[in-house]
Amino acid sequence: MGSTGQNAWKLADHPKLPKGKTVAMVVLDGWGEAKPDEYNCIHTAPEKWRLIKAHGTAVGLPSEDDMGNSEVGHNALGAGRIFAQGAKLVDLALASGKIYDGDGFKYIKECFDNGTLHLIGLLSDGGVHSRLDQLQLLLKGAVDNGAKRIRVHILTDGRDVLDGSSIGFVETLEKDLSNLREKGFDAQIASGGGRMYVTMDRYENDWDVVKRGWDAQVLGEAPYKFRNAVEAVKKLREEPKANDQYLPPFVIVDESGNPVGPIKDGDAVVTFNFRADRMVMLAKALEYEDFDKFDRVRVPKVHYAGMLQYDGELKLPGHYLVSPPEIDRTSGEYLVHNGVRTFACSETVKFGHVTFFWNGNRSGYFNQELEEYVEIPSDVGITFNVQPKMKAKEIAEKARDAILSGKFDQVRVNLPNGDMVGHTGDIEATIVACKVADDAVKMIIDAIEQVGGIFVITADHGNAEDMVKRDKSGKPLLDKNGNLQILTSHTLQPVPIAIGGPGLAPGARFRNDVPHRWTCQCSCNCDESSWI
Ligand SMILES: O=C(O)[C@@H](CO)OP(=O)(O)O
Ligand SMILES: [Mn+2]
Ligand SMILES: [Mn+2]
Repeated sequence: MGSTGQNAWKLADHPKLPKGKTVAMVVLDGWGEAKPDEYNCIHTAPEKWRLIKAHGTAVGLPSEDDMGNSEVGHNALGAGRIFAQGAKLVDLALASGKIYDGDGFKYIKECFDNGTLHLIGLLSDGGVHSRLDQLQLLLKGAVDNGAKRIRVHILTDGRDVLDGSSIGFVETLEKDLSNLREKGFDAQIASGGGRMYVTMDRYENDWDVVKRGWDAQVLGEAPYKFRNAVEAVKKLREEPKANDQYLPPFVIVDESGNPVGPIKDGDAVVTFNFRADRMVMLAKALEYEDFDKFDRVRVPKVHYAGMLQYDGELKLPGHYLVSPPEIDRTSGEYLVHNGVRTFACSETVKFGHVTFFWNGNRSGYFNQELEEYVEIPSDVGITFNVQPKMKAKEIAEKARDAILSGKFDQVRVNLPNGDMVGHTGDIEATIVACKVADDAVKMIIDAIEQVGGIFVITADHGNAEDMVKRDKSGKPLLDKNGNLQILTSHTLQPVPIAIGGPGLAPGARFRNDVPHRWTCQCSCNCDESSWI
């Protein structure tokens, strides 16, 4: 990448990589590398590739215990640089107390005297979209700064953490809120639902998900009513036997059966997820005057702030507690400045990964004459273990056609299968998902062969390569009933990266003089003169 300053967009010729060759850039979502046992759905992959880290500080996350995720993975791939990510920035702002001096907090504070503060977000310690400890600090900071009435609208996880763990998270939150009540604050959980069924849709795949949340959070209406949230989660897991990700929406009601926390005029609302993709739709519903995605019935006049600003291009939401990472000078922007033509494609559930995240959490094109973004509609209303093939073939066909058309220099896709099916925890289906992704890669490599191009195949983080929770020695763990503890989350594993194709200069290899976190972990016999 060039330096900053005037004319800095001009890209120099690469000393080893020939110019004018079509490059296919493939991101295998949720595709890591781990010991090949029967819980590793990927180990049948045809070859071993170079490994790179895709979690922790290597991708801008606070600690080495943080698994990778799509946002940070694609941000890093698209920008070619590592930024302190939302999770870290929120940690710093909370630790220093600066969050309470910012414009965003001042804005919501204006409602504290006469209104309720509503906190909406994912309740877990997964660290991908949000973190419980950050919510706890925010609750404390809010009451210290004058909030008197607080309602928390929870979204249960089971995707970044073990299924069933939501009961413990709700118990912890209930305890905190009851401590606040003892101190004279009016603080309660008001509504809830599973993240994949309530509120946290993304890329406008299914607005019904956001509507279910709106009805519960804003209107105080839901098919299930409970007196407390621990009971709600326990009961709904038994009947209708929903898992944490898919709990139906519920509201908490008082002794007369009235919802305890609908959002009203004069209230303040904070969405406490730091990650963008699954909060943008709710932010639009809360913020846009013209809105036709569903009937909001009642649009309360509130002061709304996001934990972060989720979309830098749409400036959404307008108010936020912490400034997002400034992911600038991304590869996509460089490419258009240099007349390089790009084609980007995935299906809806990952479409924003190769566009929005890739471009530094910025929606839209840099230059529509040089870029074409194609979204293949995802299946709606199913869990992907039912349809593990997803749209991998369709994505690969679009990539193939784009490569063969000769109209593009870079063709970049995300193949979602390993990740989206891996999150369901269904091992059989995840094996199918990996095979399908493998076939899609083959189709793309074949097209690259035909045009004499170059391919780069990698992943944003691990998921499907390990589907079971393990003890320290690596042994799969059983729960108290003797059942395997299935891992629905991402992993801390490294991911493969492969580069090849007839367009690559003969003997070109990965360089190994870059900082350790980006070097391979295998013992390759690198020949310095052919590093790329
Ligand atoms: O589905 C999601 O939101 C996350 C997991 O929380 O997965 P990914 O980072 O792969 O998009
Ligand atoms: Mn991902
Ligand atoms: Mn994922």
